[in-house]
This record gives sequence, C-alpha cells and structure tokens, in this order.
Amino acid sequence: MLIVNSEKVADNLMDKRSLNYSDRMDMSKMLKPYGLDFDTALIQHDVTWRGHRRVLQQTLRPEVIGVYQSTQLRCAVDLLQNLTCTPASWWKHLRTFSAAVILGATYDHELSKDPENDHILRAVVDGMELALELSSAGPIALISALPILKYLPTWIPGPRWANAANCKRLMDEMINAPFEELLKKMAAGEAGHCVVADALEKFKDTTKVENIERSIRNSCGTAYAAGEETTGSTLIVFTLAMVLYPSVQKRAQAEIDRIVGADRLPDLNDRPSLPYVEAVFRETLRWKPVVPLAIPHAAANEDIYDGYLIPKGTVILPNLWAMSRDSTKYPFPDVFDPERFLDADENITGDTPNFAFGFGRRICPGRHLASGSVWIAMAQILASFSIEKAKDTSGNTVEPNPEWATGATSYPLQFPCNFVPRRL
Ligand code: HEM
Repeated sequence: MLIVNSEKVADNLMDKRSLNYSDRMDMSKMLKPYGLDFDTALIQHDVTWRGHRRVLQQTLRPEVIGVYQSTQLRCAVDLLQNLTCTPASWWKHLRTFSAAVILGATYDHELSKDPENDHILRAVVDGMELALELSSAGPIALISALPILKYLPTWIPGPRWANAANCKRLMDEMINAPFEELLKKMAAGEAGHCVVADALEKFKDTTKVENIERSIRNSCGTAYAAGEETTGSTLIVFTLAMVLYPSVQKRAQAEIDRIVGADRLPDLNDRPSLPYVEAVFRETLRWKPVVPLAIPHAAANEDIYDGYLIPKGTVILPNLWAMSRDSTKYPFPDVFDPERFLDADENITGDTPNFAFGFGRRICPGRHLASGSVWIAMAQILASFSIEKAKDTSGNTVEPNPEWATGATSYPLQFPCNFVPRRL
C-alpha cells in the first residue's frame, strides 16, 4: 500500500498518470454476491465504470447543474422551517436536507412531510448503511479470506452483512425503488428535471454505452450512497465551526446583511458577490475533510515515480487529512480561518481545496451539486440564525466537544448548540 500525504504527489500520480492510477482494489469476491457491483465508487476502471461516469458527468457538469437549483432552494426552505420549529433536532434536519436534495435532484422524489415514513427514503437509507458497513476494512478482509461466508444462513446470529443474498436484496431495493417510482411519474407526464430523467432522455439513442438503462440505474443508485452522508456531514462540520468561531460567523452574517439585505434570503446567484461566505465554504471543506482517506485507488500496471518502483496492483491511499494539514500551504492548519482563501483586497483567491473531492478520473462526479447544496444551506442558515454555544440549566456555557464518527466518512456526532433566529 502507498499512502500519499502530499497533494502534489497525488496530482502527479492520480491526475497526470490517471490511466494507470484509476483502478480500485480487487473486491471481485464480494461485489456480485453481495449486490455491491452497482457501486460506481467500487467497480474497476473498465467499460462498465466508463458508462457510469458518462451518465454522471453529463448530468452533473457545471454547465447543466443550474437545473437542480429549484430543488436545492425548495429543500433549503424546508430546512429553515424545520430548524425554526424544532431547533434541538438540528443535526437530523441537516441530514434530512442532504437526503432531500439528492433524492430530489436524482429522482425528482419529494420527501413526505414525515420523512421517517417515506418508503423511498427507508429503502435508500437501509441500502446505504449496509453498503457502507460492507465496504469497510473488517468485512472486506473477512469475506476475501473466507468467500464461503456468503452462504451463512440468516438464522445464525451475526452482523447484518453476513448473509449475501439478504444484502443483495436490500441493494436491489435501494437501486430499484426510487427508479421505478420515477418511471411511473414519467409515464404519467408528471416528472420534473432530475438526473435520471435527463439521462434517460439524453442517452436514449446512444450506442456508446452498452445497456444504458442499467448504467443509469446503477450510477444514480450510487449517487445517494456517495452523496447523502458526505453533504450532510459537511454541513455538520460547518455548524461546529460556527459555534467555535463566533467572529467568523458574525463577519459572514454582516456580509450577507450588507450585500443581500434583510428583505430576502441569499440564493446561488448571490454566490459571486459574497467572497467571505465563499471562503467559509472552502475552509469548511479544508478544516475537517469528511472523507479523510478518500477511496483508495489502485495501480493498473507497474510504474516508476521519483525513483520509486510502484508494483502493479499497489493500493494508493490518498491521505486527504494530511493534505489539509500541510502547514506550508495552510499555516496553523487546526484553526478555522477563512481568510486563507482571501487576498489582500479581500477577494477570493484561486485556491480551492479540491483535494476534498479526490483525484483524476475518479474525482467525485457530484462535487458541483454538493458545492451548491452545501453553499445554499450555509448561506441561508447564516442569514436566518445565529448558531450559539448551548447553556446548561444553571446558565453556564457548554463547550462543544463532540465525538466523531469513525469510518469511511468522518463527522461530529450530535453536540449541544442553539439555533437562535435572527429574523423574526
Ligand atoms: C461534500 C460532499 C462530497 C464530498 C466531500 C465527496 C467526496 C468524494 C471523494 C473524496 C470521492 C473519492 C474520489 C477518488 O476516488 O479519488 C468521491 C467519489 C464519489 N462521489 Fe462524492 N463527495 C461528495 C458528494 C457527492 C455527491 C452529492 C454525489 C452524487 C450526486 C457524489 C458521488 C460520488 C461518486 C459516484 C463517487 C465515485 C466516483 C468513482 O469512483 O468514479 N459525491 N466523493
């Protein structure tokens, strides 16, 4: 295994030599039997993967991403309403916002008012949780060493992922439930713009991708699994930063009040006029990268880099955490300081912490959607609420010291804080 701590080396290998460094670890023993072979992020750098990327890139590129703005705004309205009605459940509301945006943008699915009882949400959450469990180090090592495990009967007590047929059933449900619902809406002429509908239309006559419907079904099924937890976690990191750095929060609010005013909420058209809010967004991605070790790449062939031999099959681990801590680029890296993305005239610099989205051909195809979703939620929260430290029953300030989820995605677990309305 090769752990890459430097952004420059990561670019040199995975971007400049992307033909050689876009494979994934060989997980063939588990992908098909456990139903994970739908997952764009896990499959090899082959013709199936190219079909997936074509679908996601064409429908999520910056030139067309604007069509999902109405979904992002609708979900932001619901988020503000939820935060107003039940502020103590802020953590859950941020995750619900993230789920709503992805399901809306991908399948034109509008969450029901009571998300707990939304059968599509249930299906994708069950599938995603299982997929994340299965693709973590423990199960991969066990299943690769003991492929016979896939036949473990369901009545033997063990982890949820132990029975392969059961996993496959849940994965199929995650992929098919929202897809079939959209097909029905399309047949009734009731479907709005969304990634799946746009892809079915755009690629209907294509000969370039074999079995295009399967590619659309599977790559879009990956979008929820790859996009919900990451987008929601980034917003939770932002919340922590605002609680810990009140002067940053005040400056961002002052910029919104000055440029947008108090009569309306900021929208994505305001983004270029709000450099400080943009800097807060970039610093949030840098400060605590939510996928700290990205997704490992693998070398398709032997290579020599900087005098070192990299054998065929070497697993390359991009250490995004170390890149975010590069003190030559980001002095005092543990401090949340948006000013590092501003020049002397307080304009935004050209530096974007793109490493947070990975590298080369495998770079996150949902990054433009994620960027708009996180930004709109951040800007509208800043305009509408002050996020403050909580007080205990005696009126003493409670310092947030959250525990962090450990796994492929890293984010603060629920911590006490108050969302105090600014506009009454
Ligand atoms: C702030 C939010 C997000 C972050 C930080 C993030 C980060 C990442 C990272 C680090 C990777 C691994 C890239 C690599 O292997 O080099 C990745 C892959 C991926 N992401 Fe995201 N992501 C986010 C949101 C999204 C969204 C909203 C979607 C879908 C709409 C999405 C879809 C994907 C897919 C499909 C892959 C696999 C790409 C491949 O293997 O070819 N992500 N993401």
